[in-house]
Amino acid sequence: MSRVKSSIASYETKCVTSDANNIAHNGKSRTVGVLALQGAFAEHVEYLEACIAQHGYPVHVMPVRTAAQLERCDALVIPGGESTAMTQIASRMGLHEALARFVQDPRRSVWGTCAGLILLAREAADAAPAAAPQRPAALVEPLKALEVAVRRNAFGRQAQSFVATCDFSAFLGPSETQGFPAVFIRAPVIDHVIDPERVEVLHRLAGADGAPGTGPIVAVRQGRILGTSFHPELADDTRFHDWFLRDFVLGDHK
Ligand SMILES: NC(=O)CC[C@H](N)C(=O)O
Repeated sequence: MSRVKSSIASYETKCVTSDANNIAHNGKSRTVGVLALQGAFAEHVEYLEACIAQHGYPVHVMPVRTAAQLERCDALVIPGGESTAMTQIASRMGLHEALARFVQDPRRSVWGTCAGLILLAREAADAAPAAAPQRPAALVEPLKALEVAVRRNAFGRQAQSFVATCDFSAFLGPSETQGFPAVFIRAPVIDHVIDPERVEVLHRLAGADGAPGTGPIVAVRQGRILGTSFHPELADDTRFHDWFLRDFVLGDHK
């Protein structure tokens, strides 16, 4: 991964030139930004690039740190990391408003993973605010695009991180290995869907009694917006990224 991180700067420059060329020569070319303020953005860049290289999609990927870079994107991935830190950095850099406009724009597709899901939500609450009454309120400023209420750190601390093998074949399609390793790190859950007419529940974990599909909601779709509690960019499996590119970025994302 460090190889990817170290190559980001040079590749930002490359993207500026090739974006301009591609948009000029091919109206169907798309630019996917990965918000690169904090967190696991390099891994998303790497996975998206791998899918593009494998299938020859007419898509460019670029790390996004400014409103001007965001403006050039057709789609955006908001990575996992720390939603409070991302809120603060985005506000300090004058990017928060531009991000809110972008994710609410019906022409743009968006994917939030973990902290990214928290940022996309209409409402975000802490897991147990009563447990730390002295602490100031969390400084997450959700972008209010995805009509769900999320609960942060719903499974506990970092040490309670886990991998759940999930069957996502209903939307990723059948494959030789149905199980997808969903990595949960201080993950949020979707506490409830605010607008069930618009938001489709894609996946629920097993319930406490082990019954499949009766536990917390961990993946949702609202048309052009995808939200996942877990980190597909750490799964060593690019099927989720491939689906996002095909269905949300290049498809009509209805
Ligand atoms: N892995 C993650 O993205 C963790 C999210 C983090 N707990 C938050 O609240 O932002």
